[in-house]
Amino acid sequence: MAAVLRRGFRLVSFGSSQLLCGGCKHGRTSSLSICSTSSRNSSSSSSSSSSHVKVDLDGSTGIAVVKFQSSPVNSMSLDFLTELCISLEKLELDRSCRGVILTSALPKIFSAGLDITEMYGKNPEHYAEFWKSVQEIWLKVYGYSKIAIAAINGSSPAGGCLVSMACDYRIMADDPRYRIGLNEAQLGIVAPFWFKDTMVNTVGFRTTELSLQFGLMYSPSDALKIGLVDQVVPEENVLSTATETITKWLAIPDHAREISKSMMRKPMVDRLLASRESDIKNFVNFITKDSIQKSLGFYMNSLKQRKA
Ligand SMILES: CC/C=C\C/C=C\CCCC/C=C/C(=O)SCCNC(=O)CCNC(=O)[C@H](O)C(C)(C)COP(=O)(O)OP(=O)(O)OC[C@H]1O[C@@H](n2cnc3c(N)ncnc32)[C@H](O)[C@@H]1OP(=O)(O)O
Repeated sequence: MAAVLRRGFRLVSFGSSQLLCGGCKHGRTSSLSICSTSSRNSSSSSSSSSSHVKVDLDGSTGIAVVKFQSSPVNSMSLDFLTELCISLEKLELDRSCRGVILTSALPKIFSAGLDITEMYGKNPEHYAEFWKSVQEIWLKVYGYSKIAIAAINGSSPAGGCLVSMACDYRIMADDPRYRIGLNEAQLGIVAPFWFKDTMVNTVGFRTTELSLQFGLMYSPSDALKIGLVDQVVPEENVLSTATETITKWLAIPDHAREISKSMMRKPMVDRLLASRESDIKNFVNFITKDSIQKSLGFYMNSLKQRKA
């Protein structure tokens, strides 16, 4: 594992093309205790679980189900992002895995997005470390060499929507109470260029322009209309539909699919890789502003009051 963590992002030659191969470089193995339990049976299926993420790999199909299990709302804390990145990295290196399904083990929530408490009332060093882990999860999922399908079985604002969009295909539960979208503007914060570009590549320029400025959140049926999700199905069928879907993708020769994916996505990945430090600086400058901290504090309070 340490070897995996020490590796940086690299390009792997594949015929005449180069594929992206990410590395989770948080350097946090010592501070984060990932007490994972794992087991492997004779057909090389395996299960592992850490505090925020559970992974079940079916060795006979090559499909891994990665479940978010961070109560109460799967908010993406530094620890959550680190565990998720490590789990995905392990699966990427595991030859018996050909594709992953990302979903939630919690009812009604896919993910509440980035953990706002990681961006509020902390010091600049913490913000920088946190933002680096946000960059890493996007680099990992968007540049994933294997198939990634989002089985969105609950609401998925902001960072949750970003991770869904970074997958190859999205299936959402048809509950009209669920919402998905990049709502950052409603918090008084701004989605950075790589969030924006991921959305443009998913739903197009004009829809992104409106979505970002208003911080729009879409119901499943509206998300389907604009192409933010690819399929809407009854909640009880989300995982089975994701499994059927990934099986169709698995019928395509891996090398052809991987190279095609890389051809589409590599320019965007390279753009962030080339500007990681300045992107972190921008984030820290932005998030430490009094006005932004005030907005986030106000938003956190409004979430709590809504409940009361
Ligand atoms: C120029 C630009 C340069 C640089 C970049 C600069 C800017 C930074 C960009 C940052 C990008 C940010 C991305 C994000 O993801 S921000 C997070 C956005 N998320 C949300 O807005 C979701 C908020 N939550 C909700 O809407 C609801 O909680 C939700 C998910 C629908 C669930 O509803 P419900 O089941 O009713 O649960 P509660 O609301 O009661 O919540 C339970 C509990 O969880 C706390 N909580 C909810 N969401 C978060 C969160 N994202 N982070 C931390 N904590 C969260 C909530 O407060 C409750 O806490 P309590 O203590 O009261 O139990």
